[in-house]
Amino acid sequence: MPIHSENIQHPQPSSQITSSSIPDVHQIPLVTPKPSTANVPTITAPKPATPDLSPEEREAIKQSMNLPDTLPIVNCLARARIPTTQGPEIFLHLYENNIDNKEHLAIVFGENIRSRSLFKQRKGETQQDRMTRGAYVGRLTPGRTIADRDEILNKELHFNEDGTLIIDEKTYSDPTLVRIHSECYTGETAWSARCDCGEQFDEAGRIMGGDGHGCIVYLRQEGRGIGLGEKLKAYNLQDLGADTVQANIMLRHPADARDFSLATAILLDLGLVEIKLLTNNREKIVAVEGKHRRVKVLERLPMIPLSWQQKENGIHSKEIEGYLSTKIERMGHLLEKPIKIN
Ligand SMILES: Nc1nc2c(ncn2[C@@H]2O[C@H](COP(=O)(O)OP(=O)(O)OP(=O)(O)O)[C@@H](O)[C@H]2O)c(=O)[nH]1
Repeated sequence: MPIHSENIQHPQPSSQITSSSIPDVHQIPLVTPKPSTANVPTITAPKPATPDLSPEEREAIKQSMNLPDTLPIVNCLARARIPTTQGPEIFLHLYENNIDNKEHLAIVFGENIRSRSLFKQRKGETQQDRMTRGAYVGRLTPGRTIADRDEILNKELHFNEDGTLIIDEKTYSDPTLVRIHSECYTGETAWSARCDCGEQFDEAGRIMGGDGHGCIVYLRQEGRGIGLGEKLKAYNLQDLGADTVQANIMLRHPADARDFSLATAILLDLGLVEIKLLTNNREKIVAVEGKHRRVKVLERLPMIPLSWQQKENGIHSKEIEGYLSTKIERMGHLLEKPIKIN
């Protein structure tokens, strides 16, 4: 049943905002801010995540989701090494696909995770062409001429007669850590304290950078698939008292309008068939595995908000508390609120 505006509880008035109390945008730090510790209650560490989904739960979620029978076709157009300000290097992969015109990405930690579509030999292309689009082994250095062999690192690629890359299966003997991230301009770029998207992105990168192996699939699904404009409207409805689910429904969108089949197809293209997934969202687990479970989530690792782990860290705002509560209470997220001790 649609939720109408008269059913909305108006929120407690937030701290009075006057033009003089609005911070100058130039004063906003460019990294996840360390909030003031004043008035922040002491918290105990959250309990460990609840166990993974039982086969029955998995099946029930699957039935409710109407997962597509076939996966989209994805093609990795280019890959490049990116040294990062955070330390680890990443390989950024850009994908095209046959269901939308968006540029979805895979942020890959580790040189040995290879895209089948990128590395496949193309008719008439030169070794220079292959290096230019990122289909090379090892590391590019000035003067290198062969994409398929790195003389310095002593690495070489091998191909079948039809030009497909022969993969060393040993590379994937361990399940790879994966995060499926949906675009969030406000949380990643505009320093929003309404959601924890930016923090989750940073955390996933920090963990994978430490391991030297992992993949963040970055899907262009702003606002859980409703787009930035609609998300901004949803924020206004949230300021009027709706929660994140009600606001979507009032705008005549589903609570979550995302389709994760592109993520499944990208993971398969990267050879990531057995994975450990960083998420609290049980529907995401089932959706990423897909209808025929071609990708298998062998383990789920929780994403516990940093502010719940240590009060000095993470995001502190009235809005994020409401957002996280709604995810737990209305979206069934596998996350337990910490016990507050004042
Ligand atoms: N419509 C809407 N989208 C939001 C809101 N807050 C964040 N988002 C979007 O939610 C998406 C991020 O969700 P995820 O981080 O994948 O979170 P999740 O699916 O709930 O589960 P986790 O994997 O546990 O994080 C991004 O596309 C954000 O833009 C909101 O209030 N309304």
